[in-house]
Amino acid sequence: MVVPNNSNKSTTIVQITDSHLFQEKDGCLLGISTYSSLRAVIDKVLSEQPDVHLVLGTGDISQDGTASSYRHFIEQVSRIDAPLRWMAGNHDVNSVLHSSSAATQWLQPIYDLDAWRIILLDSSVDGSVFGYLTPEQLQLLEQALDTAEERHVLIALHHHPVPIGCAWLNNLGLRNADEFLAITDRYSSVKGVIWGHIHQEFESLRNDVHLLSAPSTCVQFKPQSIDFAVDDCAPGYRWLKLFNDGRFSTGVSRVAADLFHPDMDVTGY
Ligand SMILES: Nc1ncnc2c1ncn2[C@@H]1O[C@@H]2COP(=O)(O)O[C@H]2[C@H]1O
Repeated sequence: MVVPNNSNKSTTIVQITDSHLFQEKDGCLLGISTYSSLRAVIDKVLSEQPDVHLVLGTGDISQDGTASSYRHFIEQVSRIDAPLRWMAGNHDVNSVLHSSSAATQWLQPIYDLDAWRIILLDSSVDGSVFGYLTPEQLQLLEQALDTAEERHVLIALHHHPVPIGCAWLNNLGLRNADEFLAITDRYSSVKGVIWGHIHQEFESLRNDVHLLSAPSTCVQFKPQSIDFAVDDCAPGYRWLKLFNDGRFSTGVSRVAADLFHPDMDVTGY
């Protein structure tokens, strides 16, 4: 396979994560209307990203697992003129996510975009907050990497595969991260891993692979906290510009700071 080699050509991905939507559009998480904050984030995407090639929903789409909550998500992200791929997070109900995706490609785990392959993994475990990749998911990952040919690879999943600096969240990440990283370490094609779940921006580099998370489209968690702690910074999204030569640029953008105010005294949900 010949991949396009014009190094200046790029494609844009927008990551929308942890929307925690409810059956009712006025449903709130920690005092924030999750539908309104998602809508504000999508407004922000539309004002900043003229040419989006893929929208990635990296889990916790729904807070209550209802079919309506998934419809609300689709109603909002379909305002962006780009294909969608999404995956389950710990709050999603896999059967409803699957029925909501019927007759679509939204749950397809491989998406080839010019010189890049995007691989989506399901790290959700029924009834658990932490994540785990089953042998089937690990096999899918290996096969997708083996067949990527000359493409550069971006991997997306819900749970964090490395410690992220919050003691309480470190235990709620990907339990078999060692198995995941043992595979990615064998492929120089892997340029980035992105996830949601931690409701905060995180960036680091491991063996030349960029490790990235995105803010939630609703409530934020405080970085470097030992126990559960809410942050008052605004909802947002991550954008990634993928260049044909394997480089990418990325950043986080947030809605105006005065639009949404979480209840800072809540100690969990
Ligand atoms: N006080 C808490 N301590 C530990 N975990 C919590 C607490 N409150 C909520 N959680 C769980 O931790 C999860 C982290 O992000 P989620 O959005 O998946 O949803 C959160 C809850 O399921």
